[in-house]
Amino acid sequence: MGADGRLLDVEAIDAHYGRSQALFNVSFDVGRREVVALLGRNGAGKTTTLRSIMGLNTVSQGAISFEGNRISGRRPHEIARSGISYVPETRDPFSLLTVEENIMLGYRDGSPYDLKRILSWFPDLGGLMQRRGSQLSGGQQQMMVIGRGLAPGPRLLLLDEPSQGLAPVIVKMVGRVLAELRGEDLSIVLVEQNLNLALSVADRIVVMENGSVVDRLSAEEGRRHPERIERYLTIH
Ligand SMILES: Nc1ncnc2c1ncn2[C@@H]1O[C@H](COP(=O)(O)OP(=O)(O)OP(=O)(O)O)[C@@H](O)[C@H]1O
Repeated sequence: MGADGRLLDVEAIDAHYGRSQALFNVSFDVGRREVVALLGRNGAGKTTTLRSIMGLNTVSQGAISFEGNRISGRRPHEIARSGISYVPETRDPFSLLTVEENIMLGYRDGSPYDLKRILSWFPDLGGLMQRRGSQLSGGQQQMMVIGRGLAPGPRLLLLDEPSQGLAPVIVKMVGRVLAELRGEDLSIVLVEQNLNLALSVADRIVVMENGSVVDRLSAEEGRRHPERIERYLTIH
């Protein structure tokens, strides 16, 4: 834990793709058991921020700390082992493995999340354990990869656009699962384009544009003044 109880500290990070700069001086923090939503248009830098936390992108300036220890500069597998899971936008299911194998791939001894507990949040997957990862609907795949992210027992889950491409009724289901996870000793950084989903599960909102943080507000403030966020989103 950081000095003042913060779980994750992103401090003034820059990131580049070749010579093109994608993140400019991005700072935010996440407390224990807190859900922080990163909002902004396509290309705002949200995925790059998650990938930087996970060590999949190099941070060229600034630092990232988790539980008070610096993790920027470490390798992704070390960062995962320290207690962070990343569920990418692309979901990346292992198509040839069964649903059960996909979920349990990352299970670690001592994780509070065994298959039974994971299925308690995703009962719809219960009858599909022996299906292959490729034989699922988009919503079922999303449940499976969130389950895979939980299996190691992380204290921080990085979720990249879990609602993307899903029918509204399935988006609601994802929202319900995230709300249920609020009871766990777990923090979440949620990247979303769906403002309603973000406002319903987040404690705080960080708004990004063109690689920079342009606003920070509580979800409560966001619900009262959605226009403060909407101007930075593409409303469909
Ligand atoms: N692999 C890459 N190579 C070069 N530039 C990239 C790469 N990935 C992202 N970028 C650029 O970095 C900037 C930030 O992109 P990023 O994917 O982080 O945004 P985002 O807010 O997550 O958007 P999206 O919702 O589309 O994923 C954009 O200008 C994007 O074009």
